[in-house]
Amino acid sequence: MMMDNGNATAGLQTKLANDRQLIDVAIVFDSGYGHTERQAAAVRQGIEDVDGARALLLTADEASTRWNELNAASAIIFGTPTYVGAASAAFKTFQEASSQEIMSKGYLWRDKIAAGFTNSGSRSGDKLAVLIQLALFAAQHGMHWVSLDLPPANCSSQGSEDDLNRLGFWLGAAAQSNTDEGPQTAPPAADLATARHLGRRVAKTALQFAAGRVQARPEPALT
Ligand SMILES: Cc1cc2nc3c(=O)[nH]c(=O)nc-3n(C[C@H](O)[C@H](O)[C@H](O)COP(=O)(O)O)c2cc1C
Repeated sequence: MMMDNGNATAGLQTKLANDRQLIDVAIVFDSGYGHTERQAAAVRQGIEDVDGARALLLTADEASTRWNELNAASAIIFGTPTYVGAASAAFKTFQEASSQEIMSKGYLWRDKIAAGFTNSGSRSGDKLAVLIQLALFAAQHGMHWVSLDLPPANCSSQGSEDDLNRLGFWLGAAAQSNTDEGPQTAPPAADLATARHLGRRVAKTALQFAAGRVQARPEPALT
């Protein structure tokens, strides 16, 4: 016989309350000269804007020695500078290491949330190629890719350099750092705000997935 409705609802609420722990959203990034590091810090702020989410910020080098923490995270956001139209060598080293450490051990990141960001010297600079590479990387791990979800700016006479998503990307967050400026002043505030938006969006999505998984879990057998 089925449990009566009142008891079933109370049971589900207790389960949801018990499961409402902090979720971890990791950021794995590389930065040769500090510009992408500023973008990563803005993504972190976005995660921390969301109640119930906690950020774990790791360089690609650190990440390669902290697989267990990444395995425990609900989401991983990947970030790299664009170097010669691709991810940096240090970030690529991390990606290749994940094949042995994560894929070969049973696709341990399957069904985690993923997203990405990149920064480069030129406005385009072939950053899209890097975001595509990051999305493919996530797909190879069986992760769920989260897009930027901001309308592209600067496509009309009303556009400005202060607009969110001023560079007009959809797949992830993009930033542009003048090559004659240090990371104190580049990338500009609009690109950091765009990165912060991505962090918030990923944290909210990860929380929605966590809640959905609790709802979807089969009811325990009645005794
Ligand atoms: C080896 C190398 C390759 C680069 N290739 C590109 C490129 O393909 N497109 C671009 O727009 N900028 C390119 N840049 C510029 C960097 O993307 C830019 O300086 C960026 O802000 C560096 O970020 P970081 O300080 O986090 O390392 C390159 C820089 C280096 C050192």
